[in-house]
Amino acid sequence: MPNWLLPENIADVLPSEARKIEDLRRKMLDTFRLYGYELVMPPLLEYVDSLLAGAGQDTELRTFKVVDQLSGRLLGLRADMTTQVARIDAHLLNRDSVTRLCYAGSVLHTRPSGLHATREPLQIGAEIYGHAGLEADAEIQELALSSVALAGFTDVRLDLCHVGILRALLADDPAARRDEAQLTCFLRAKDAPGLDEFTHNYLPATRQALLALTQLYGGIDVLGRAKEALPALPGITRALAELAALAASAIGRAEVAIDLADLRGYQYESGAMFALYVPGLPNAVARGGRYDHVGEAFGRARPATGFSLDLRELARLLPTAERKHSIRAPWGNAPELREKIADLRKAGEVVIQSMPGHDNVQDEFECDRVLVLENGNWILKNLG
Ligand SMILES: N[C@@H](Cc1c[nH]c[nH+]1)C(=O)O
Repeated sequence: MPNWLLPENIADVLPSEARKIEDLRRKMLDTFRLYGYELVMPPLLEYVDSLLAGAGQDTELRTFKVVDQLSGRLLGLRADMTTQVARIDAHLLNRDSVTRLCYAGSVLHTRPSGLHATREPLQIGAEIYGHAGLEADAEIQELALSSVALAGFTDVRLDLCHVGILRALLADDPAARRDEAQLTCFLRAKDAPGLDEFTHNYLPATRQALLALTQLYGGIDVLGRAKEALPALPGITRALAELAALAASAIGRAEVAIDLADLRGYQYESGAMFALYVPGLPNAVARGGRYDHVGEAFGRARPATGFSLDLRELARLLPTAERKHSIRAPWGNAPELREKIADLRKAGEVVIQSMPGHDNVQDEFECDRVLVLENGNWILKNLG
């Protein structure tokens, strides 16, 4: 095997792709800052115990593990930064007030989430801690929509779901509660026949409601249908009202869809959840939602909600960025030349100094002007 081969679903990012990714990363972090989100940089690896505290089984299976030569303990390479940021909020910042944090960095997955998915997504996201009200969920939803819009996508679908519905149904039925993980799998797959068979010894009301969930997807009218089809438990009524409010806040910015069985995620979610879809990609480009119990795992319960997305995946969908026009300049130490080049760069121009003997500048840049000395002055000339 040639020694330059990379493992499956691991890839280098070459210049034109890297530029798209980096442009997006900067734009998004700048936007997060305008909303008051503070940037944090959690480590790439941690003790598995703390990395996986509060995370679900999905994350555990996705986490690469290595032995630490210093402590002999097991370390994990992060598969999702959300729980790391929750740890920072709970323990290191220790604030009681509302805290807004954002992050951008690579995460690693033991297995790709799809055939062509990378095992090294570049995760970027934002999280709000300390506010249990729907205002925080609405702000996160708005920020997620703005982030996808920044990438140039105008045709976005927002799918809403709520973990509270399943939790309220299971709270009344101990047999069903034990099976939460399996039930989630059936619901995710909308496998009504499988669910029917699996739930034959449940209370009839629970069974009927679970089966109804597999049919409750579509436009906003699903919320009305859900009111009819599901028991009027306080948890369900509250969840449906929250979804109605979140759907209303997105009208005009995205096509809103409701899917009450879409319980994908990492299983730490505790309330309203959303996913954003763009044309041409079957998988969600961004996911988010409420996860109020992760802080407890770090000894300090804090209401929490946030979203994240994979910059590599999003950038892959974008057309190749236009090559940046630039200026070719000769190599030299003359003070006037250096000053002229410095001024142009200060003004945002790309100036590439040709190395002696290499007159053809790199492919990545297209030089449309050249800096030449005429009558003792350095001037710009268009290249034909
Ligand atoms: N980190 C989650 C999304 C999320 C961020 N905050 C809350 N949920 C994911 O990658 O699916």
